[in-house]
Amino acid sequence: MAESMEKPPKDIARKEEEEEEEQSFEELGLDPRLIRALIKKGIEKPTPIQLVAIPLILEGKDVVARAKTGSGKTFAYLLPLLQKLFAASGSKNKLAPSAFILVPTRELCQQVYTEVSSLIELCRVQLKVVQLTSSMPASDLRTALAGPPDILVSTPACIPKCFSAGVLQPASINGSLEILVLDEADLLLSYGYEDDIKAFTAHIPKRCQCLLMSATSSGDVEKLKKLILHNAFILTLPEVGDIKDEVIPKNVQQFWISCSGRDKLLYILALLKLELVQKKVLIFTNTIDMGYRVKLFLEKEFNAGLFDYLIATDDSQTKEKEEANVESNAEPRKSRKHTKQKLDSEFGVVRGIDFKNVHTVINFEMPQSAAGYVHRIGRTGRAYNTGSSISLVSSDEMEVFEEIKYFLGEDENKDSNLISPFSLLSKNAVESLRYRAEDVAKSVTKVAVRESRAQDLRNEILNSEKLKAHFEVNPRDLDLLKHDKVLSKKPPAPHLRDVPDYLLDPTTQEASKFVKLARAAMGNTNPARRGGSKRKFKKNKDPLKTFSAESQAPKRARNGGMKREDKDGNSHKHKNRKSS
Ligand SMILES: Nc1ncnc2c1ncn2[C@@H]1O[C@H](COP(=O)(O)OP(=O)(O)OP(=O)(O)O)[C@@H](O)[C@H]1O
Repeated sequence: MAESMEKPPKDIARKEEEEEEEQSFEELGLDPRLIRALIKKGIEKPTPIQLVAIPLILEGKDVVARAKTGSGKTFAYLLPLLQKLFAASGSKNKLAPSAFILVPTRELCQQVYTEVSSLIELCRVQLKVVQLTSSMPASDLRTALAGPPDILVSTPACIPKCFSAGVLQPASINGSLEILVLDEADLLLSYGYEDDIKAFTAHIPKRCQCLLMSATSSGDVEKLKKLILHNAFILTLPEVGDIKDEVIPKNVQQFWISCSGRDKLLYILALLKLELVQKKVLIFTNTIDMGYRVKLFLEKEFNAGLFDYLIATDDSQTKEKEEANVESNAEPRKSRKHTKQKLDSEFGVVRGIDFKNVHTVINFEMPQSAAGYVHRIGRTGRAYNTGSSISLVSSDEMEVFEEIKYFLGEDENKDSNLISPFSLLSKNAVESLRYRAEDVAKSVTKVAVRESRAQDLRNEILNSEKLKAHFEVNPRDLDLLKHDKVLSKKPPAPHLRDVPDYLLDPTTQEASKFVKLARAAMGNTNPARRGGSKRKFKKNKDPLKTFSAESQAPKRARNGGMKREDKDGNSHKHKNRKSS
């Protein structure tokens, strides 16, 4: 493999940009059926990770691919995987699936399954894919695996469960498995799947091609590499010069606001009500209860049901926090880094999930780790879209904020703030809303939160397909649920709907106008616009960069560049894909 470490990063970045312009899926050797399917999905050109990973995977190499969130890692492995199975279809005397795709959560399982199914359908090939979750009863697992299917998408916990239920034999895996993918590999061990993975690694045949995809590098990825891979190509992209990796896509602008924990509702109200952020907005809290609190609070100010604001919790944070607190007496910084979550079941709504059209991510509460931050922020700026993030940081959260900045490489690059202070929101603007925010916040009591959670649960039960049969046999249960107390769905009080002009300071009005103008200029007014636009991010068109109420946010030093490590872990700037 001819590689160069000599070229200055700028030249390499330019060359890669040129290569990117030139290269197409055809040139990567992709099957025309897959290319047609991609075109139907509005996807025309490979992303950088696809550019390097697809040919290597088609050649049969083991690959560890680390690339930013939203960089297109799913197609980077799915396309060559399917192509290989197209070629293999016909050899049908298998007793187990030819490909396993293992992911950390049920939600991701569903997302990958949907993506594979749609590609298979668009390509009109005879391949069967199934998804399994460890909550499925043995009879469902048996039915799903009958055949057997060609591709299995599941969480790692399912494999030992299938062994013990006798629906999958270790020897069959040994005889059939051709490709194993560990997607979101940086999360698999921290989600508590180590034993599950170990339970079947002994049965992975030597010929099996193994692929590890991850957004961040960590000790866990190294551990998995040792456990599963023999002779892998390590693809890491992109890097910023020789300093820390740039893990957040450069089309995402990161900001932060310092505020006390009790003022957070006020700040979120100010950001949304004064329209200083572009929609759609994904708001992260650390616990489900806090998620409900924010939801109930915002419902009093905005019409519910428009789905411009989505509140999510990466749930694992709750446990992580509890464990970190227990350990924090001894050695706070270290303990947080080494905190592991052993989860009871597969959950975690956001990591790896491809939310469409999220422009702004708000950390209402800070995540407990840098990896958590990267995954949250990665829900915006996906593929070629632009995005921004705002973290509300209280004094208690400064330590983890510093850790995050360190992880992102900020203190090694002193003159550039990777996370800039958010300067569009002036103190005056915040204070003008304090009275109404505190008034509304008072009405969001613990009881209201509990009732709202219970109501959602009731709705879930009422809509559950699985419980339909139960309700048919027990109609009284259904009646009880239906007649249980329904929360009032009062629309927001009229006096809360708009912010009167006298409450708005001129700076904020100006800032809000800029955000709206920028949204229009960037063609972001249509929420239905899907990912995949090849429009490049224009820094000077982003209001968060070009307009400042207080001070101009410092510019970020940016650099592209792609790095490849050889199997011994030496890193090289990627120069020419074809030379590998
Ligand atoms: N070549 C491409 N051109 C345009 N859009 C693409 C391309 N490849 C993938 N996408 C789209 O980009 C989005 C992000 O892709 P994907 O979910 O694979 O990212 P990821 O790298 O796995 O992110 P994460 O680490 O957060 O899971 C998806 O909506 C996908 O359809």
